[in-house]
Amino acid sequence: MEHYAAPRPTSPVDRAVSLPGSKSLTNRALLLAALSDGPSVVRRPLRSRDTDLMAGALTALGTHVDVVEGDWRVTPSPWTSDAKVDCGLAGTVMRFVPPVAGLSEGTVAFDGDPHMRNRPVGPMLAALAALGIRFDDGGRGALPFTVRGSGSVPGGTVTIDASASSQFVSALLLAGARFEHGVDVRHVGKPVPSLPHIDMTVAMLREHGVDVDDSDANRWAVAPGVLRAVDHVIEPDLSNAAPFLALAAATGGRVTVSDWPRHTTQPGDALREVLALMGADVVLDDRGLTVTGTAELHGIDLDLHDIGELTPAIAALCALADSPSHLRGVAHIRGHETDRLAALARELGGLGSVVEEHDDGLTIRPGDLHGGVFHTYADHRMAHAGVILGAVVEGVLVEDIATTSKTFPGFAATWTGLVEGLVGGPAGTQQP
Ligand SMILES: O=C(O)C1=C[C@@H](OP(=O)(O)O)[C@@H](O)[C@H](O)C1
Ligand SMILES: C=C(OP(=O)(O)O)C(=O)O
Repeated sequence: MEHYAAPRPTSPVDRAVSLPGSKSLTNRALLLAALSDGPSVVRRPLRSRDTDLMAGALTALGTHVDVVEGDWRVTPSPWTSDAKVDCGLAGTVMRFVPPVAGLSEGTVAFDGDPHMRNRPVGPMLAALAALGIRFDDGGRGALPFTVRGSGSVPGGTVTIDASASSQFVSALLLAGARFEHGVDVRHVGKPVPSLPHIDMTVAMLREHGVDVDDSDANRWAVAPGVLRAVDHVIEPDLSNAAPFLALAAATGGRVTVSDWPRHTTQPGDALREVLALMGADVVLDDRGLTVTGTAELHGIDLDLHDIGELTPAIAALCALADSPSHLRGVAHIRGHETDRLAALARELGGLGSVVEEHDDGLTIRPGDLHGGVFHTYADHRMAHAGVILGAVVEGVLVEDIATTSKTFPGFAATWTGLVEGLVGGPAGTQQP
């Protein structure tokens, strides 16, 4: 496989870009549309590997999912036949679809990419059993497994340790209104990561008219009921904005990400704070979010527990900073597309950064950075880390840049175009 020679700007980047839709919003919107009481449209969806896998899973179950002028039209239909679901490497498919498969009258077989068999799902499967869903996982608590749907799910109260992934909780809540007794989820264990993603789930359920009580910490109760069909307009993916904004911060350029929402449940919104802390100038206005790199890029001491998926891009910036950084609270990202703490320690270290790996984070000290191959472990966000470093350090070769298609098809073309000043308009202008 040919490596991607990460481009370096020859003059300060000064561009505005329009980014594809959010993976997390698109996959929730698709699933909720399939559970709703009539047809609806998911507008400006992300079309990428993860979202195509979700559309494929719902289609396999029996839902009609059609592309109409670039949008997804979803027409709910009864789920009566046996189905196979390919989860690929999409956590949202492996966690969100099994609870709803219990509503099917068929048997639904789940598998995915080789690494997907290592990603955590056992606690959620145990919760499904407690809610009355039958499945067969050969006692592994991991893929491959088969859900034996019976057309209805009793539901009720369930206790789960969701410290490995917030997606366990989101999955149970998304399906819960369709269970006979709804669902009352109580978390017991170390803190649940990525809480903004659970807030996103709760907010979207409410848009469908579902009654959700999240007034107590570590407890979420969804009342049984009908999901009203509503159209969703998908916001740009703010987590995928990370490398583009980091480019400005790291190279002293200026990048505007258009259509940045004023209010959002996406955890990527925290980039505004993180980049400002590191020394960049950050402005949110009607044109979008504009980040301007200054002459300084400082290390940070930050708990990333709520925003774990941003760790690779932030770690890459830390490797370019002028002082040490301590990134904490992200033990759970060892269960992401790859063990991200191990992968970052190895790859940043391989380019000369001084990195210490801890159980739940990384200490990153300024080092004498040099070029080399940056391995990506089938992880889109490792590729983002690689191109950020390559924008500053001569001779960085990013392995398997195509892995970015998990959430951003055409990433390399957009990145090259931006670095070379060929895509989008000047920073601070509104993009279509
Ligand atoms: O619900 C979601 O859409 C997501 C939740 C988070 O998962 P974890 O809680 O497993 O980190 C996040 O990292 C992932 O990219 C998307
Ligand atoms: C953790 C991630 O993905 P997934 O939805 O597969 O868990 C991610 O995109 O950073």
